[in-house]
Amino acid sequence: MSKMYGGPGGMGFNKLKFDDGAKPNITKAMLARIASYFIPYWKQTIIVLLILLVSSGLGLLPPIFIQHIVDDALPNKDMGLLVELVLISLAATVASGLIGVLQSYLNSYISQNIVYDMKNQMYRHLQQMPLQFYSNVKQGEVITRMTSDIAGIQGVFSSTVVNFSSNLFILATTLGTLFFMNWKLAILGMLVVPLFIMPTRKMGRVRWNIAKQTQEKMSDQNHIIQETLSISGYLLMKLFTKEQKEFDGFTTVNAESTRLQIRESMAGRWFMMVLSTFTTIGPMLIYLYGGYLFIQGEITIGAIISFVALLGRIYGPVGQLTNLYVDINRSVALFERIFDYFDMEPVIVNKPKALPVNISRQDIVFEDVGFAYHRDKPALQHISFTAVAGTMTALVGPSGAGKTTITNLLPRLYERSSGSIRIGSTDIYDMTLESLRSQIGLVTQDSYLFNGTIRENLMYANDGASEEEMENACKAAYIHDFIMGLPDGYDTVVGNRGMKLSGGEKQRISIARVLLKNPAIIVMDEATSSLDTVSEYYIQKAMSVLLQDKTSIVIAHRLSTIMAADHILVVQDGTIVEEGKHDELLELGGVYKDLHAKQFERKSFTESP
Ligand SMILES: Nc1ncnc2c1ncn2[C@@H]1O[C@H](COP(=O)(O)OP(=O)(O)OP(=O)(O)O)[C@@H](O)[C@H]1O
Repeated sequence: MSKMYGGPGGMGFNKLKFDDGAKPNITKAMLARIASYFIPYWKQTIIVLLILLVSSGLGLLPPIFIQHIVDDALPNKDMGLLVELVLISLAATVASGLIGVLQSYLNSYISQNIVYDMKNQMYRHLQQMPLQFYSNVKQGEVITRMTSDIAGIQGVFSSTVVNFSSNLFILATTLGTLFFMNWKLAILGMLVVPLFIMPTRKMGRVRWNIAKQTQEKMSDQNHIIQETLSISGYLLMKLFTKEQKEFDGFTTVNAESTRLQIRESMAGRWFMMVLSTFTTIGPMLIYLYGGYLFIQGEITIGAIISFVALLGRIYGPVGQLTNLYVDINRSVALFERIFDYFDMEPVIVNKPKALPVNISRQDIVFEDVGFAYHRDKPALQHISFTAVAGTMTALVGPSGAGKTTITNLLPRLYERSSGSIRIGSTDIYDMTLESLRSQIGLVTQDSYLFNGTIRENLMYANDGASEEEMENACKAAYIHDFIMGLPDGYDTVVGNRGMKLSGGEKQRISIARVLLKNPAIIVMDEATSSLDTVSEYYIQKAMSVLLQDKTSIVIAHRLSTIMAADHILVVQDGTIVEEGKHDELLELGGVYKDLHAKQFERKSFTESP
């Protein structure tokens, strides 16, 4: 039942049940799992159930007293009894209203706390998901799951659970009373009940289908919003002038979901109309047969009136209970969609006996490592090399060769399929993920800065760092003077993804951030974008400080970096085809020489001043 999102030998992404339109599969295990969320609130749940039971009992009093009013108080002109009966009925109504307030509070307490628990569980779970999950999942789907699906759960308790119990209690107590009063009339009143059930089931099915389609359209809408109204999507849309096309797409989905919502509410209206017609048939039958029994002298007028009033308490709950089929399906479907997410195993986890390890000044050894994103298409094969402690190892090779993939295996963003990766003598699988990742600094090409101040972005690496340490890191990354030149200095807000800064500035800030983290190992993907010579000069200087005395693996795009490397690995088609120093590799006259001729001798890749 669990879904794998990766692991040795492949990274299959299973499509979620959400999209396949299947009706939820209501099993005992599923119900038990849903019930487990209510367990922490069992005390409140019992109080709610007790309140519902008492309310249903209190609700019986006014219709029962009608009989005494009509049969005893009125014919005997007994004003005292009349007032007494009316007051008791009134008191019962007020009491039931008052405990109803307590019940509403408890409803919302239980529902909101279950939502709170599930949201936390979901967030924690999504944090554990591997990178592959986020490359595969539709944009917007995670947000839909976190917000509308989990928020929908709050309605489950107040509508489904409370509705079900309260209708059941009302039905049971009222039916008992009716049969106790007169079983013949009770059976007659029940004759119309099957008439409710048929249309209710039919409408239930129709509404369920519409609800499902609405949910899908809402998810599509979220997807479009996420795709086109995020920074990168927005730029893509603007630069390819696709505003109208995107708008048309959005309008279509929007129109579709609006139409569905109208259909859903209208389906309910027709349904109510049909039901209300049937509810008038029952009392007619009672008047007819009850009238006959009265003429025969078998029952009183009060009994007939009381009976009709009680019958009114039957039809509502019967209708709602049959309709509950839709609610239950919808609720279980919500839980199912959420459980689908919970069941995806976070495949990259600590091994049971993993230990925190200090990895300073140790060699990194890849031995016959293989990896595949897709089971039948290996991305890496037989990767073996040693990155010697305190030295820089450069990875070079054509685009798509597998360089990024190699670097992603080290901090276990992806899991190797075969072979071993060791730091010193310890396999990275035997280290805790926390100790491994806390000692690796990753500088990616597209340095991600979140929308906050420069200070917040820097301190993210080490919130215990002092102001002085932060400034020293920025000085070492040659970005301090630039930051001080900004009107708000370190308190400057960088904008979404650091949009308000240039590529070179962003990369230097992210180098400062890694310096502040001060890890033993640096993994760097050098930016390919051509920077102006001054910017590039400063980045080179920042890099040399960053990599000093560190064990580093750098995906190198600049000749100056390659020349500075202690060891160069040439990657092609997922394997290492050559390795050595720059001069040795040139002399070899193979792939590296070609690459060098094509890539590094171009003017834009010349060394910085
Ligand atoms: N998340 C992914 N899912 C499936 N395939 C992937 C994924 N990431 C990369 N690949 C594929 O794996 C191969 C190696 O990609 P990788 O990014 O490691 O190459 P690279 O050498 O770093 O290229 P570049 O220099 O262009 O960044 C490519 O064929 C790529 O299409």
